[in-house]
Amino acid sequence: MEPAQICVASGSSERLFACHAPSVLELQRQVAAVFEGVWASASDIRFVWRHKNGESQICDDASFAKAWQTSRCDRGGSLKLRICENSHQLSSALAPDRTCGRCGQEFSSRNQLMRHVQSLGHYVEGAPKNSGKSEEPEAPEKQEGCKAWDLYYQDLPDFSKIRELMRQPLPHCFKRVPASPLSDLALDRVLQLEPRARPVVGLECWALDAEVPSGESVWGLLQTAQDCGALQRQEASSMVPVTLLEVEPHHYVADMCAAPASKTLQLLDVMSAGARPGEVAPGLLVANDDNWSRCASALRRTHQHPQNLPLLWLCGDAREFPTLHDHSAGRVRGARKIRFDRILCDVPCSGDGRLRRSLGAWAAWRPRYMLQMHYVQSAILKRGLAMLKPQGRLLYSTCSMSPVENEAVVAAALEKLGGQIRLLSVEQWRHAPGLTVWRVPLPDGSGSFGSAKEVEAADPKLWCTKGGPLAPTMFPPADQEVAASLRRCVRITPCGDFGGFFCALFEKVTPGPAGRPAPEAKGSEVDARAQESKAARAEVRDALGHGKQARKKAEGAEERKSKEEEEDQDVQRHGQTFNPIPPLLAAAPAAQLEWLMSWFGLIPDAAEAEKLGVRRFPVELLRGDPSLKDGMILGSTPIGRLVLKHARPRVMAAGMPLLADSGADSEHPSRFDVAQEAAHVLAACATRRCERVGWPSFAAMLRGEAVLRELAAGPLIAVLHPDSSPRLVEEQLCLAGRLTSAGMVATASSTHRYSMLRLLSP
Ligand SMILES: C[S@@+](CC[C@H](N)C(=O)[O-])C[C@H]1O[C@@H](n2cnc3c(N)ncnc32)[C@H](O)[C@@H]1O
Repeated sequence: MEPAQICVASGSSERLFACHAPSVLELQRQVAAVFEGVWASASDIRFVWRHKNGESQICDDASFAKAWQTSRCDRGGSLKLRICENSHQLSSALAPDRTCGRCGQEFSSRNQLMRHVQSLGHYVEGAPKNSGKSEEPEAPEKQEGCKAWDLYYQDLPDFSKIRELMRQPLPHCFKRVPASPLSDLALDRVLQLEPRARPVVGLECWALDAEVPSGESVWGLLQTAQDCGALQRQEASSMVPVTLLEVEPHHYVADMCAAPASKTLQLLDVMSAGARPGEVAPGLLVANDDNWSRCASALRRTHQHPQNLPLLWLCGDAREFPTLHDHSAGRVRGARKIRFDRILCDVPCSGDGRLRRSLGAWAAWRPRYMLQMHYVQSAILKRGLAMLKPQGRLLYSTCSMSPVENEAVVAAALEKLGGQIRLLSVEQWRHAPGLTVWRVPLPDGSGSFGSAKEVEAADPKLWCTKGGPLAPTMFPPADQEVAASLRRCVRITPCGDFGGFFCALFEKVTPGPAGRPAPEAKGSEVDARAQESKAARAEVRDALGHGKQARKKAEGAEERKSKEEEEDQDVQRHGQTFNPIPPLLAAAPAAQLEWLMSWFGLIPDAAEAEKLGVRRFPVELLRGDPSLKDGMILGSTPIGRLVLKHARPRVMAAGMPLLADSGADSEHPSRFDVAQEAAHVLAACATRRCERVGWPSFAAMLRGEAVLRELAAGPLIAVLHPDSSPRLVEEQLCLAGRLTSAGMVATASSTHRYSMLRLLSP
């Protein structure tokens, strides 16, 4: 038998190992040999397997065997495992004492401890994340990185104050997910349990000091609320960019570097403000990241959002963000490039604004990281500005304090694009204005330069064009006007509830090289028409030109026009499309669609649905699920209009998945389960298979027990009777389930079920 390929990921690197059997010991030995010297002993290495329902498990032989079987390793399938980041804590936490080394909270399993440590960042200070070695670490301020950091930032205004503030632990912030029916309840419970949680001024979030002692832990409750999508943890400064963008529900928005999706979720909150379950969202949100595994975990977070209809997830390099096209009629003619109303450019950075969160990272800081980042940041910003609509806004942000990654990148864009873009002044969040003067260090920190001229005089080989590390765009701009406008940038200093952060808000002034005035009206439809008529005007203008070439062009245009008119007539007569352009998302699979409509009695006609007291099911918005064979998603109107004019981008997911893989080995459409995240939408539209249950039955299903019912076997949705809910919840609570021979069981993941149970239980 061929050995199975086991992909083991550690940090951002991945390696393949060949295994004949699912033996943890065997894999530990192989991995220890490759990463020689990282672990004190091979048995300290813990592998984590992420099940497709989103749950992570530490691999013992039994769960490794299950992962092996699920991934069909015996039949040539491959399996991906990750090395647990807190191996150290897990191996030192003895069986009866699974206690977090930071906050002291106790857990009943290693899996729970692992999730707790990873989600709160409660790594034990001094222990390398992957290492079992317990050498005493040097005090942070004595380490090389800190000295280099001090040297580089010593010219910052208020440097000594900032340095002092940086040593104070950053509070944890959390916010409600307004679209979740459990968000108010979760927030009330957290505030009751921990009255020291305080609202953060200017943001709709609460802060809790990192060192709040454990007890009946608020951290556990926060994790529970996050597991069922009711609350989200996010740093306060990281919430600022979305508030500055002023997104509206009808906007076309791009989030160019989106994983792990904290700001994407915030964008979804704004874009779905006030929407009811199943209501058609008018906007489009394209989230992208180039790291596949970060995308995959970000997706699990966004799938939980109850109003994710406008979301399209791409995986690719933001420097080459694909040009998307849209066309309702499905023909090449008239397909127009999508330009965005709002773009979030939250670029990768050296991240020294987050040192308050983990002081240990200070020692790892090197000037060369920020120099390397400058290039990729500039390229991503350039692509973002090119995709912006006239009058559209782009927010550039980093969690770094380095001017090379911040003001220098902004200045380079302003210098390059001249009058086409401008920086908007943001007063609201400005702890300090943008810098206009700074120095650029050498990668090893051995020296620094204040201007390009100084580099030229010292050693021209330092320029990147000659293979060196520096670029002229890293220095303060020579143009005085550009330099003055840099003061409009927002520098958030690491103090109070905030980590260090930088934001610059751009607005596109002119539509591009052609320099025609921008359309006044709001909304994508209007812009689409304006662009189409612009193209038509250009064609007429060309055709009216003189000479042989112009005549030829005019004749060609005439011919094309009459052909298109013929096509239009044929389309009307036979319903046939000529010169078709493929949709980005395939049509919903016919068999699944037919089954879903009849199984749940969904009604596409508004009047009929109203008569029966249910919501109309927007069948026209269904598409094939790009991440599940034969699955279906419900997307916003613009998602359904996306067409492929050039290359196919790597689509990871779109809209709200309606179906989930049940693992059944069958071809029948009913083999699917209803996706838990779509249960509330189907429940609002269903005339069948929607079972109202009281709290005892609902709680039993949440515990994983079966509840007897006389129904045909297959998927269903259990809806908690509002009068029977033990806690006050405004919206209806739904649970995806299935009737089996044992009775009605919930099909939602156990993490989701237990977190709901914990929140709702009296
Ligand atoms: C600062 S993080 C983004 C955080 C995210 N906006 C949030 O709020 O959760 C930067 C992200 O950029 C991604 N990235 C790095 N280089 C990239 C590139 N060339 N194209 C797209 N994404 C990139 C990284 O994988 C990382 O997830």
